[in-house]
Amino acid sequence: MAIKYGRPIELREVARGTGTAVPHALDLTVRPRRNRKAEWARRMVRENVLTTDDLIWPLFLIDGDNKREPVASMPGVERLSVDQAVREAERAMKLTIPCIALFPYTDPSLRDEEGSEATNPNNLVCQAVRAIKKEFPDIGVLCDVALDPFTSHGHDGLISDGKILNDETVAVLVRQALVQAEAGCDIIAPSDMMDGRVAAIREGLDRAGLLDVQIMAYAAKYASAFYGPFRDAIGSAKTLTGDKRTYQMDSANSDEALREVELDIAEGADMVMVKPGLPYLDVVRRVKDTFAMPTFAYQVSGEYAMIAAAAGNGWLDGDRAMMESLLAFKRAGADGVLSYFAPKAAEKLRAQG
Ligand SMILES: NCC(=O)CCC(=O)O
Ligand SMILES: [Mg+2]
Repeated sequence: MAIKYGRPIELREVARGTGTAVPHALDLTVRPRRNRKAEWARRMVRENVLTTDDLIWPLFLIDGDNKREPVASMPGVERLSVDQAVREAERAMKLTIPCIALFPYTDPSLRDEEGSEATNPNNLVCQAVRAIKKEFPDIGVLCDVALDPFTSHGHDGLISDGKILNDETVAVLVRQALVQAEAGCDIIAPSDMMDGRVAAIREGLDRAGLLDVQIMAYAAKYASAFYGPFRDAIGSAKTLTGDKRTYQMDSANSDEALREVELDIAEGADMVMVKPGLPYLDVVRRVKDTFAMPTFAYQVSGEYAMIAAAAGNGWLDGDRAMMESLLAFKRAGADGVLSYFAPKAAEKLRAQG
């Protein structure tokens, strides 16, 4: 008997008889709403869940002591001095958020053409890694590898005659990764989009005996308008000259994302990332289905700002929009999400039990 939509086709033609208990009842065998009739029923058929294990919390660092500075374009997000970052690491631990990510606001006096502060073993990021790991060795710490927080021109790489130099930049990125890993960072996350950097960093780490340091590659990172508030937060918005389209991806492409991801996996990436998040969920799904690798998405600053600003204006329910947006990443196949909402979402999950 052929089955279509849960009812044998032969029976579809058979009248259900007269005198149903409910007047004007439609002749429907299948009623999808039955599974949504109550909270317990909805819970029972739910396909995806968000847990605190899915969250990576990005923190912004600033020089100083006992300092917390609001980021104007990211309501609720602050730049933190190292001691305060340690307190937030403690909060992450208590909320069972597995991993935090660190991004520095570099003092303008320390920025130069080459981004040399990136390879200073005592830079703000390395200080924070050491301080956090000393107090909380059991929380994962992820460090970004790229030169943009450190260069006077705001680009992720070295420039000559207006061009971003690939291979010369990669050599500097390896040194940046090494100072971070030597400070105790668990996951090195190259976000620069230079070709060949994952292989070079892996080789550098291995040669230094840092065999267990993981690499989460920002494998498919798009040249996006949604990074605006992040550039405010790290202080590169004003200094950035031109745009990043010669190294970050064109938002029109998704086959290209698969080629980028494939290369990074071949070069030794342990985990891959798609960035931004919500506008690129199709890419997350393709990457997960194609490679079956641990796949992460970055819900970037502009995505955070849109929800936070609309909520601040009373235009939408901020908490619900936050949870819905985070769950969307799970539905798309992501294993986890980097999100500025991480602590708030974790608190909400905890309150829900
Ligand atoms: N490399 C990290 C980022 O560029 C973050 C972008 C954002 O949150 O907008
Ligand atoms: Mg690449």
